[in-house]
Order: sequence, then C-alpha cells, then structure tokens
Amino acid sequence: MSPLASHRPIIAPSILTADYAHLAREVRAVHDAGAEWLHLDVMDGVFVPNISFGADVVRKLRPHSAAVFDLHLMVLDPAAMIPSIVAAGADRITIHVEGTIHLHRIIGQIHDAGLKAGVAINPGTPVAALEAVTDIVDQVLVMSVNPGFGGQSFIASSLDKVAALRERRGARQYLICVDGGVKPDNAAALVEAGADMLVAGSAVFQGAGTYAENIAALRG
Ligand SMILES: O=C(CO)[C@H](O)[C@H](O)COP(=O)(O)O
Ligand SMILES: [Fe+2]
Repeated sequence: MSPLASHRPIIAPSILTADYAHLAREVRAVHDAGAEWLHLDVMDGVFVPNISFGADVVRKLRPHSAAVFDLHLMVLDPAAMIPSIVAAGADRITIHVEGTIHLHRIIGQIHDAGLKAGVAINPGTPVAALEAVTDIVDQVLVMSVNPGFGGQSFIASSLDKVAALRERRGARQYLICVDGGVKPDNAAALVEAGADMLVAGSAVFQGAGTYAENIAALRG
C-alpha cells in the first residue's frame, strides 16, 4: 500500500520543457494550476549529454513559488554541488545511483542539511541497485527515459520496476516516483503499479489543454 494517505498521485511538472524565457511566470502558473511539487532538472553535460541550469536559477525561482522544490541532479559526483543547491531553496534532492561511488554518504549529506533525499536509477540499471539504501531514502525515482532531454518516449519496462519497488517496499516509507515520457495514457497504469509521484514535462507544458487541464488529465 502507498505511504500516502490516499493514492492520488503527486504531479511534479518538470520545467525542462517550460518557456525558459519566462520561467518565473511558468512556475507560478503550474502551482496555480494545482501542481504541489515542481521538478527541477540539473544537468552538467557530463553525466548526461545536455546542460540545463544550476543553483543560481533555483535560487532566483524560489521566491516565485510555494511548491515543493524537487531537485533531480543529473550530475557526476553531486557532493560538491549539494551545499549550493540546499542554499538555493531546494526541499528534496534526488541523486543518481550511477553518478557517485559514495551513495550512502551523500544521502546522509542531504539529510544532514535538513532535506529529504531521493535516489534515481537509469533505464539500464536494475531495481536491485537501490537495495542498500531503500531503508534510508525518502523517495526513489525510476527514470522511464534515458536522462538528458524532455519529450522522449516512455520505456515500457519501467512499469515493471515500479511494481517491483512497491512489492519490495514493505513497511518502508519511500515515495515511488517516475520521470520521463509520463502522459495521460500511461499515468493510470503507473499509479496502479504503485507510483506515488509522476514527473511530467511535455505533458504539462506542451499538452493540448491549459496547465490545469493537463495536470488533471494526468491524475485521471
Ligand atoms: O529528468 C528528465 C530528463 O532527463 C525530465 O524530468 C523528464 O524528461 C521530463 O520530461 P518529459 O515529461 O517531457 O519526458
Ligand atoms: Fe527529471
């Protein structure tokens, strides 16, 4: 069973596909449209073949939104970056299993700063890679596209990973999150399989309806 009181998924719009020329307006708009979380993708051009933004942009956006700032660090060796991301106003920080050889230590670093910590796995990484830290993390993130870009197609085998994580969770309290290619046509199946939080970039910012309609469509 989900650790959430009800199994209404948290929707976290990813600003990767928002209008970068008007980011403050965009983050206000999705929060007003009903998104409780905002997903901020930090990319270093090394761990992934793309560069997005860093702590300075997060800090500038912070006064424009009361949403939970959920940072997804797609960077190699995130330890050095974490203090500036914390100071910028992050609420939750997710790092990649594949991005560090000191996973346990960095989760502790995030917790010591008073934030919630998450761990992500790429499509090519099995759920078993999370096993040693699932008792200390607040969320796990299943990447359902290869990280680096918005607007990619959902990788179907991610659904099995979500189901496996729910199966393994037992009494632990971590949220199961999914990121990449999440659309109204796969959101219900993801929630049914056990997803508590859905990241959605293009489905929200480039969907057919208003932001409120696009978010409602994901909640089904
Ligand atoms: O981490 C990410 C990419 O690496 C993004 O959060 C993700 O791609 C969201 O965009 P979309 O919903 O369009 O796939
Ligand atoms: Fe992301």
